[in-house]
Amino acid sequence: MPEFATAPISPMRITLDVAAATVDPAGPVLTRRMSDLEGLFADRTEWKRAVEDDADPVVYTVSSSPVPEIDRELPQSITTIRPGTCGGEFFMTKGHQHPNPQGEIYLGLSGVGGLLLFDGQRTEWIDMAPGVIGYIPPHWAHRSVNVGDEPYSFLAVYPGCAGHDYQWVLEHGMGARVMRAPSGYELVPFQR
Ligand SMILES: O=P(O)(O)OC[C@H]1O[C@H](O)[C@H](O)[C@@H](O)[C@@H]1O
Ligand SMILES: [Fe+2]
Repeated sequence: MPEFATAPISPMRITLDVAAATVDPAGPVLTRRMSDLEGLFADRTEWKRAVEDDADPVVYTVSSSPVPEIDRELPQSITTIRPGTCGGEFFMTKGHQHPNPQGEIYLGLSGVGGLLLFDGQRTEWIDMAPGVIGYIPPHWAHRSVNVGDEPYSFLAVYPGCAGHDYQWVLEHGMGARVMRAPSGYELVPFQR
């Protein structure tokens, strides 16, 4: 047996309910409301109005399997982003860097969205739809965006040692903003 820093978990059979965007057995479920995305949408006035006058709407949920975020394990989660915009900017995740640089994959499950990647200089966009795998290399900050009019869900699989650095995105942005446009959506160069 290899030696583990912490007790390993047992092999596990996990079922995926694509329509419900849940896994069974279920682990932690996280709900992110508009107030949790402070400083991320360009239109601060509209963000504040949504928080105060629009009942602080849920922007996305993250349903994880029981596999823990620890060294050597491979956790999974389903993120579901509600449809909507804030000041014309599509609903999105906070976005993060992995402080311990590790790759990650996303698999589109339902709805249409995109994966915005930024390495501090280069910006990339991957169109996501059911059956599409978006690959996130180490050192690329990543954010998901719902560009459709129904919920957008994807499965993420990532090394448990990767971690989440949200401050990096607050400081550097993501290179672009994803705005509603006559054609659907457009990427606009990031400005504070
Ligand atoms: O962490 P956020 O940037 O809010 O993104 C939401 C979630 O998206 C995916 O499911 C990732 O694998 C999660 O680790 C992440 O927490
Ligand atoms: Fe990640």
